[in-house]
Amino acid sequence: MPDHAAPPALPPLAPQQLFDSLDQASLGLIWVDESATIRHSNHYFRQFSVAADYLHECFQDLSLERWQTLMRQDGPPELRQQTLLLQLTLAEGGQRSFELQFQSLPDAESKLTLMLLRPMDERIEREAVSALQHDVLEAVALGRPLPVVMDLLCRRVEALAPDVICSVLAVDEAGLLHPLAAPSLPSNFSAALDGLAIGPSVGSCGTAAFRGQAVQVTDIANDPLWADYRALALSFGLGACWSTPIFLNPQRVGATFALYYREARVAADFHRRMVEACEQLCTVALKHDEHLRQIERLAYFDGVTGLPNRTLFADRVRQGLPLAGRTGAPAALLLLDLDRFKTVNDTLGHASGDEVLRQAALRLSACLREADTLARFGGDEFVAWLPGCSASYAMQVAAKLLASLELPLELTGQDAPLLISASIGVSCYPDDGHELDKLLKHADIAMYEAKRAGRNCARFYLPAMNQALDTRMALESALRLALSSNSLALHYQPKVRLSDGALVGAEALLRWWHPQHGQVPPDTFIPMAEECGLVNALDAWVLEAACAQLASWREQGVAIQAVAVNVSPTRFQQDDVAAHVHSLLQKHDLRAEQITLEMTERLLLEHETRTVDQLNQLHSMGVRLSIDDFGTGYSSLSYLKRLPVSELKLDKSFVRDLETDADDRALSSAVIGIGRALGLAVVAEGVETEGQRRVLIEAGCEIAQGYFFARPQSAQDLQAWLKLR
Ligand SMILES: Nc1nc2c(ncn2[C@@H]2O[C@@H]3COP(=O)(O)O[C@H]4[C@@H](O)[C@H](n5cnc6c(=O)[nH]c(N)nc65)O[C@@H]4COP(=O)(O)O[C@H]3[C@H]2O)c(=O)[nH]1
Repeated sequence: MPDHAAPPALPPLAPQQLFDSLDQASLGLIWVDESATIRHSNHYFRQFSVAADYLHECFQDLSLERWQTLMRQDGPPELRQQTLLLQLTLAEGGQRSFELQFQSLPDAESKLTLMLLRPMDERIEREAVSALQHDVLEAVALGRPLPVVMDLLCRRVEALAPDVICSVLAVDEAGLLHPLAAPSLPSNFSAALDGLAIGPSVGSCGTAAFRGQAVQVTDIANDPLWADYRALALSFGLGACWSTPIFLNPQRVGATFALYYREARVAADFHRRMVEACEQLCTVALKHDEHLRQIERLAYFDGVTGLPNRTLFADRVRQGLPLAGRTGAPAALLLLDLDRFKTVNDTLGHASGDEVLRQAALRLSACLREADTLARFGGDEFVAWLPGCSASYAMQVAAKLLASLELPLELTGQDAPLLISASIGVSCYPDDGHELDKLLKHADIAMYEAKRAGRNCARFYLPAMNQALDTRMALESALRLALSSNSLALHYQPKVRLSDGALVGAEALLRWWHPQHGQVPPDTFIPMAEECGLVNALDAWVLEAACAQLASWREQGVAIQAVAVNVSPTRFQQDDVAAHVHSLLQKHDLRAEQITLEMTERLLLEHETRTVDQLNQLHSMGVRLSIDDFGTGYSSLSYLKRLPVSELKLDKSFVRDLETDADDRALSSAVIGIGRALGLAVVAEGVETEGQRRVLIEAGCEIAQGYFFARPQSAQDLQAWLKLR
């Protein structure tokens, strides 16, 4: 280590020398006591300033009391560590901005503070503002909550310009003001502003938000914009207020940024430049907050209805369950599925479908308490979680939910109001499960039961339902097996001409013999096949088997000229039925008129373009189209006119009491009359008695089928039946 010699001690400066050099410094120096009286000042300061004894006479931005607070050495230390930017009243007239720093003197007795003044130049100003911008943007980037960021902004502005009080008010979508940050405003004043509606003369902030323009009120005591709030502002010592609207987008003001003064005055130039910077900072912070909220909405809320989504719902239930476990309180989970929503979507379009969901969500929400959670799980499925809800109360809520959907919905762009309904499954905590997944699964089983029970109703989960579900699933896989192993069969029921009993064709009806359950009725397995997506394959199989049988009868010389087969609506939506029929006609060398496709009214009501195209194609090939169970559904005459239908089947429910029930007789005559008028054949189903046959003949019906003539039977039995005639 080099050995440095200690520098030679310098002789101390004489006090006069020291004083002269301070006097010549190009920096303002003032020595001030605790009463804000100026005790000494240097030449540099005196050449600018008005002659004055007190600080507030030179720097009029702050009152004497404020200066005294600042000068008190036992006052808040953070005040004295700051750099202030203030206006000095000049000897030559006018004002000039100075930067002030405080320096407490070690001489404890005199309690003097040395103040250093530098004329404020653009560089200082820029540095001050950019330090503020940096800190606020950093807080935004770190994801600090909006009120925290705004509080920081206000405090930093107030530190730079101690003569202002800063506030930021949020403006909600309804146009109401809510304080976000106002660290130096009395809390009673902020509280009084909370919930105030913006308007054409609602102080500075309410008016600025209303006009979408900055509003500068230089004298609250006399400005008409403050007429209604003057007393309030004056009682808190506020004299002027300059408010700037902060835009979230060109149409929407999301907040106001305001500078208050304690006296009536205009804003200093520096304040104007600071407001420009703050306006930008507020915009960034507000938009950032809005984006965060949007992201949160997307992650946790359903975009169509605004209801919580599955994730948020699961969170809430999982938070609620431990509490229920500790307190022993019950809870209920309701799974609600809109009935036939797919049809609404397909026929009215997705925009109307979304509107239905939104309106349904509003109605359902209105039935629930604040503590309940209603969520949309997607599609047409809503789920409600009702903490503290007993089984009997859950049933009341379910009834209320169903009733809320009863009034028809008015949809934009649709002339006719729409009727909707729902099916609800209910599971109860703790009896039906301790965890969400279990409760959901059981509510789903119960909901399925509600659908089976005819829809528009609610069902509770019962363990027996589980059993039924297991049986159903076993049956489903058995049906798949039956289809793949060719263990299904067709029975045929003759269609006869009523006038002479001649055979005009046969309806093919599917039969399934299950090794354990025996004969399973089609009314059970066809809806099941529809639900599990098997029905198209079943119908295709039936069509092929019926065509093959018809060809076989022709080869054997059996006098059966035509077959009718049932086709489910889904097949028209998903398969190319026309192409399938065409290939079968060619394969078996059959004529198109020999095939009748029976379909339900539901298919025609849905009138999807794809279905209508296929019906037209089939019709132009010569295939006959028949409406099954006519009269049981919507029976709209308009679709009969528009679509290429050849035949109506009068449902057996009208035929059963023909002899005794005048209403059924009238209805049957009407259907027969409609058929005649439109040139369609009418086939009566389920004729069991001679009396029914007679009434039908009298009403003008030409063709019928039913046990009176023959039951559905195997192809061989039908041949035998024919021979016996
Ligand atoms: N009470 C009474 N009933 C009579 C009489 N005559 C016939 N029936 C029954 O009435 C039903 C007529 O068939 P559907 O209306 O097309 O109604 C059918 C049809 O909608 C559906 N179905 C049957 N086979 C098929 C098929 O291959 N594909 C499709 N998609 N559905 C089918 O299952 C329904 C029920 O079929 P099945 O049980 O075979 O019941 C048949 C038949 O056995 C009678 O005099 N009195």
